[in-house]
Amino acid sequence: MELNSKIYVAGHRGLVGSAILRSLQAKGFTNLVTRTSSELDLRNYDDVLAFFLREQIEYVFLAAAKVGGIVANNEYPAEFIRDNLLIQTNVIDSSYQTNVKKLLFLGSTCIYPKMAPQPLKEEYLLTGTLEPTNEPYAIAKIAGIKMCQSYNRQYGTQYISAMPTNLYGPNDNFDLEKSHVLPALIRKFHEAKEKGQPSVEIWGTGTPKREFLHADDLADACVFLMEHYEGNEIVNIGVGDDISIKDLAELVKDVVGFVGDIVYNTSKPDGTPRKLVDVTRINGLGWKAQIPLEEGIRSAYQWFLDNQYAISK
Ligand SMILES: NC(=O)C1=CN([C@@H]2O[C@H](COP(=O)(O)OP(=O)(O)OC[C@H]3O[C@@H](n4cnc5c(N)ncnc54)[C@H](OP(=O)(O)O)[C@@H]3O)[C@@H](O)[C@H]2O)C=CC1
Ligand SMILES: C[C@H]1O[C@H](OP(=O)(O)OP(=O)(O)OC[C@H]2O[C@@H](n3cnc4c(=O)[nH]c(N)nc43)[C@H](O)[C@@H]2O)[C@@H](O)[C@@H](O)C1=O
Repeated sequence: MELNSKIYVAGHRGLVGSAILRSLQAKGFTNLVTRTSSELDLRNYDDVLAFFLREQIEYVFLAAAKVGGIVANNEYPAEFIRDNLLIQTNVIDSSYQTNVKKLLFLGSTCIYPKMAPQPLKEEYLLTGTLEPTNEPYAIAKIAGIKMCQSYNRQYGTQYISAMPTNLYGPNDNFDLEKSHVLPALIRKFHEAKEKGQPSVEIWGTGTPKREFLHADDLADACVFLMEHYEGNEIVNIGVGDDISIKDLAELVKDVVGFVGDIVYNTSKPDGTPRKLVDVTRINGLGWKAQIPLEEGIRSAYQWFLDNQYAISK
């Protein structure tokens, strides 16, 4: 990418898209194109193609998607499979129709089989049954990967796919019903501290393990892959280390300064027992995560404190 290349960041107000935008701006890229979902609904093919024809975009970061935590995925499976299939199909095909030079598609580590060996290597894709709570979303993501690979094979395009682990950071979704675990814990412990509540409820048993990557690290990896990776194979992005939900809850509790108890609501799903990613491929390309978990949680909590009144979700 040249510093004046025309780059479209789809989903620029979200956790990932906003971090990619910050990263590109910090690196000196000046010709950045963005649209909110109300300005351009990426589920509408005619509007998306017209936008690409008009803008003559050179590079695409596809960070627009229907995203949510374990319960949102479980409760709205039709929306998760439909919106993601539509958004990614429209953006990938419009990129092809208008000769976009390179596109980065964002998948997720939920594409791997629920009981795959750990750490999750890229080649474990499509080797087993998926986690039921997010199977429709995962199948949409797998379709996106296969669409990129198929366009590359048949049309000679350069569409690469990154598989990030669980993410957190500025512009995360703090809605307690729809969010992922880390923003939910930040908000729950903060509100319990403010209200002087005796305990905070955590979903599930606390035994599942997850790996957490700060969105600024992910954004850096996405820009790195756009500039340095041309392969057809998917690339995991993670830190290579995980933590149980119980230990994560203790850590967030300490950072926020809540002094009460933690109680586990086992009527809520645990989901995949573990999804630690193998980061050998991206480390081998020359990229490594930089932000330690505790430091990242401290900065995410500070962002929450600075922005909580703007959070209307
Ligand atoms: N969060 C996580 O833990 C993980 C995320 N990922 C992947 O990263 C990508 C980004 O996720 P994340 O940033 O967390 O998600 P967010 O929910 O924070 O942001 C998603 C963005 O997508 C845009 N969007 C949604 N629907 C439409 C639509 N119909 N038309 C146009 N834009 C739309 C929204 O735009 P607007 O704000 O304008 O409405 C929003 O800014 C996704 O592909 C996700 O699968 C992968 C692994 C983990
Ligand atoms: C990124 C990833 O995100 C989702 O999968 P997930 O990793 O299971 O995501 P999660 O962050 O929602 O939960 C992680 C763990 O944490 C526990 N947990 C405790 N207390 C809360 C809580 O208060 N909120 C939430 N959300 N979880 C909680 C929860 O029960 C689970 O055991 C999918 O959308 C999937 O498609 C996907 O790609």
